[in-house]
Amino acid sequence: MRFQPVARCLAVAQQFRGPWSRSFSAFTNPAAMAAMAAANNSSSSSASGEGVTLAALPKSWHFTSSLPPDSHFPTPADSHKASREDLGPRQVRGALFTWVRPETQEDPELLAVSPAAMRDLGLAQSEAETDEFRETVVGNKIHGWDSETLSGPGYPWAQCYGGFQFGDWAGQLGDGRAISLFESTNPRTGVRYEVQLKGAGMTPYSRFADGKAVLRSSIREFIVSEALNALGIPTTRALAISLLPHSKVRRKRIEPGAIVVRFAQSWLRFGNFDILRARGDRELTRRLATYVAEDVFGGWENLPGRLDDPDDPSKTPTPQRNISKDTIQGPAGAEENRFARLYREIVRRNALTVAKWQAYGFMNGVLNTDNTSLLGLSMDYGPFAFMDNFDPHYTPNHDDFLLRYSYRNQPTIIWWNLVRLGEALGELLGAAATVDTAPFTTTTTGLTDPTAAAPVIARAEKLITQAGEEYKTVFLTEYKRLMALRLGLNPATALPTDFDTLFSPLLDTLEALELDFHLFFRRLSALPLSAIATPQACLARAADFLYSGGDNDNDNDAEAAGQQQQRVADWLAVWRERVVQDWGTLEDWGAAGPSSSSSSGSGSGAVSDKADGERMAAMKKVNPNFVPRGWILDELIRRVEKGGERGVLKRAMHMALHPFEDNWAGREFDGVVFEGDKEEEVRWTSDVPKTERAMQCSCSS
Ligand SMILES: Nc1ncnc2c1ncn2[C@@H]1O[C@H](COP(=O)(O)OP(=O)(O)OP(=O)(O)O)[C@@H](O)[C@H]1O
Repeated sequence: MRFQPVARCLAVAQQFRGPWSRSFSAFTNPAAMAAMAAANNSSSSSASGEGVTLAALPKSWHFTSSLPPDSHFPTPADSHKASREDLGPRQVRGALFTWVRPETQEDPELLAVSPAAMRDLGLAQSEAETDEFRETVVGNKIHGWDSETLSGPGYPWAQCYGGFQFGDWAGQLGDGRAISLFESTNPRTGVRYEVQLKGAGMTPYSRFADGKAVLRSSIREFIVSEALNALGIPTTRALAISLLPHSKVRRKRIEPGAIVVRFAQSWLRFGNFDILRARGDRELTRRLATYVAEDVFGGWENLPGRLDDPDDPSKTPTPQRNISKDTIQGPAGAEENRFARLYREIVRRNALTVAKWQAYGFMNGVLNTDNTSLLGLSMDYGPFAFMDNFDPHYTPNHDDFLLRYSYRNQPTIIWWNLVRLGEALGELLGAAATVDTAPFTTTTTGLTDPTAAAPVIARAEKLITQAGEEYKTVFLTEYKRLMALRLGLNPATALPTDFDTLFSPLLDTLEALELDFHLFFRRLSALPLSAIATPQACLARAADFLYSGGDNDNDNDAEAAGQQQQRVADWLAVWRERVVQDWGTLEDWGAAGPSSSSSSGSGSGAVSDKADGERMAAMKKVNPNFVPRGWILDELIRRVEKGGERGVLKRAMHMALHPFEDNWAGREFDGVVFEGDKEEEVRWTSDVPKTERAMQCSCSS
């Protein structure tokens, strides 16, 4: 039996060309804004104690001890003894991974570490100075393995996965240049991560390539992984970047090689299931799904129970959890078993993440199923970008002629990928209460009788379609919440009209006037309501949002420039009224009360200067001052690669880890004064130079 519930589910995807294709938009009362900001900043700024040494960090190998290895090398010792040729590209079946060792690297240079990553892993900051760290982060030191006795509790591995690339099935892919070293558990938080090298040599999954990564793409991945995390967007992380001085990598030109050490709670992707489905490997599909539920998500009972009304997910904003493993919920024809709950958890997580991308103007650039995480993490940093001028059709991927992975398409494409995942899990979803009986547990062919298969297919289709509604609702709810926060409004008191009267007009204006997405929100965060109390004042301040120095496209057309300014002014007036509705209800009016001359505005309402100060502070905590845009990353790469600079990488990482600050140089962070470079940070947070906007890159890395 082959699952093809595509047509109906794609219909859900088509409907999915909704208003966020432009995108959209409270402050909370200050407490809720502060909570949001705290969540955003938790990992980068929280004090976390001293940390331990690399040797003392608790290590494990759950993945490799739970799932089957490539039978070509049944044990790590078999792989360890093999020649490098034997470790080269081939098809790997019936396995989730291959034991494989990283290549030995000579004279590696540790360029930079992420202090936030050190902290989140549980490592002492001083550990980065040790030889053990330097050798580990390039794969020269293998933990858990004794190469004298050829034994140990663990050994490095590369995963087997496949994927749909640009909509077409691409066959076996796998970790062609990524090698996982071990899982480590932060002794303080108890969070377990899988630590992995990227660019450390060939594996059986390298296909036609070399197993290497160039410095250019490694710098991009190193910075953006940590930047997204600091913005509160789920992502794989980056610990360290090392230059390989003897590695010359052939791409369009010869480039220096590098290794990034990265980590994630799981590196499993949709592609891990795609390959099993393509090969009809039912047993492994079930085993992997069980591993994901029990190990990655921490148990079946952590998954979401059935919604009160799956056709209207908004009625159940927070689904019940603690549903026991064997419970079946729902009416005949739409019964949800544990695998349906697993699928829905993956759907919900991905909906949340793509909502954050849309609200923060981030584009992955290559959302193939091998780049879509089961945990809902942003992953695989190739031609990604943050939006400069707001343009929903923009894709950072130079090779994406059809704009498949453009900004506006991201929510639809993630749903498209989720439908592929639903197909891979289709039999397990559709089997409902019979999932633990034959033939689902006993045959390798599955249901061969079309009459018996029909209700299973129909149920899977129904559940996937319902999950589509849940995806839309979770996505929209999160997107609106974030946009409300970014505009200084209270998501809890959001008006049904906000979308049409505030969010959409803003995005239309940004698009029509080719205004910078990030700078708009940051500058709005610093705009006192008292400065836009009248239409004339709105008009005057509207200029703050246009490019300075005659850098707009209509440079020479004074009339057009005036109309643009008026359009921004009109929106500011609407926004002001809406902010007053939320913040004006604060009881904090100061001694003089709401009619005080120190309060801003006139007419329909006012906000005290104190409350407005709180509004601005809260907005700054959700609207970054620094995002690593394409042109900044290009400058960084040029200066590190050609100019031999090192400090610039550390400074950029510092700004990426503290994106909401007004300034950085000379200020104390975590008890240490950050030297910084004032000129650089002003430049990196000002207007993007006209010729550097909306850059694109190719997939070659
Ligand atoms: N230089 C290379 N050597 C070997 N395999 C490669 C190389 N570049 C890409 N691949 C493989 O091609 C596939 C698609 O590449 P893609 O650029 O999406 O991934 P990646 O950046 O290498 O890895 P990841 O998704 O783990 O960040 C993956 O299976 C990847 O391992």
